[in-house]
Amino acid sequence: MPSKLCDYEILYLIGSGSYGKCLKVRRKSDSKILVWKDMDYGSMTEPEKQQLVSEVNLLRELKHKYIVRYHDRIIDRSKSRLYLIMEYCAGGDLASLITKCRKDRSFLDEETILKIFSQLLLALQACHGQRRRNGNQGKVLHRDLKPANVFLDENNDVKLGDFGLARVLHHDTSFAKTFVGTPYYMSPEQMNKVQYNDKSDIWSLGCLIYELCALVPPFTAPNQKLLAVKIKEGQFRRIPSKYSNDLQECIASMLNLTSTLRPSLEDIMGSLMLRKYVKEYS
Ligand SMILES: CN(C)CCCNS(=O)(=O)c1cccc(Nc2nc(OCC3CCCCC3)c3[nH]cnc3n2)c1
Repeated sequence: MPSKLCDYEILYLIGSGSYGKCLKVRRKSDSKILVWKDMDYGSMTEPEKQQLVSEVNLLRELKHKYIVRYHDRIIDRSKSRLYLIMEYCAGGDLASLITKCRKDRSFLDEETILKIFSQLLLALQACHGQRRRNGNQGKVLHRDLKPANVFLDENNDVKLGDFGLARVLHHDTSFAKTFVGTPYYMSPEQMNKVQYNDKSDIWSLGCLIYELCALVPPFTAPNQKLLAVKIKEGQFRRIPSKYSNDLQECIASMLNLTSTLRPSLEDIMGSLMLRKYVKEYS
């Protein structure tokens, strides 16, 4: 039985994203803490609404311990608003964790990074393994992997969130509008407007793990034009010396300018450095 907004008690606003607000709520029936994300679909064309429906249907099917769980959706047609009820992640997002580490001038332990790395690999493997049903064959790719889309739960386990929603809900395919903020993790093939593929998720994951180590992205620039130059050059500093050569080399392989030369999820999961973490967290 789909729920209604009055089934939830609003606790407070967690934050506002590119597509709407995220509120912490309590379900009245059992006091379970959840979040609702409200989004305005009023200015969408029919095809964009269809895309939104298919993205939400994909979310419903993605049930995995390291992926933010979708619980329900509420449509308020009078206000052209869609509310997604989702799992609450008490540990916040990785963007906040990186900001805190920078402020405290403290690097994360390699052990912590490898735990997050292995759990993200397992989450992405679950997505890539998920098949789209409505005719668009091909894997479910995240397409917007970044620290602000990766959350932690109360046990500091990873919860990968916000699949495709920002992309769909942005429904403006212009580069500037599609990417609110600076696209630090954009792959060379995306810069060259070549088809996004599963190895583009590997590039973004490499950028994310790099930033967990260095507390800054591998490629930075004062504007998107110069950022595109930096990304296409593909040069970046080694991660801080406290981290192993294995971790450096793994990240460097993921940031190969040629997407076909990047390792697959399975190649990375099977590496000597990660296989024991993948086994432990599977
Ligand atoms: C924008 N930043 C300053 C972040 C401010 C807020 N801090 S934070 O680090 O995300 C944070 C702090 C405490 C709890 C949670 N829990 C949480 N947050 C979600 O989304 C956050 C939302 C995403 C879009 C942009 C606005 C924020 C969830 N989505 C599904 N489950 C979720 N659980 C998050």
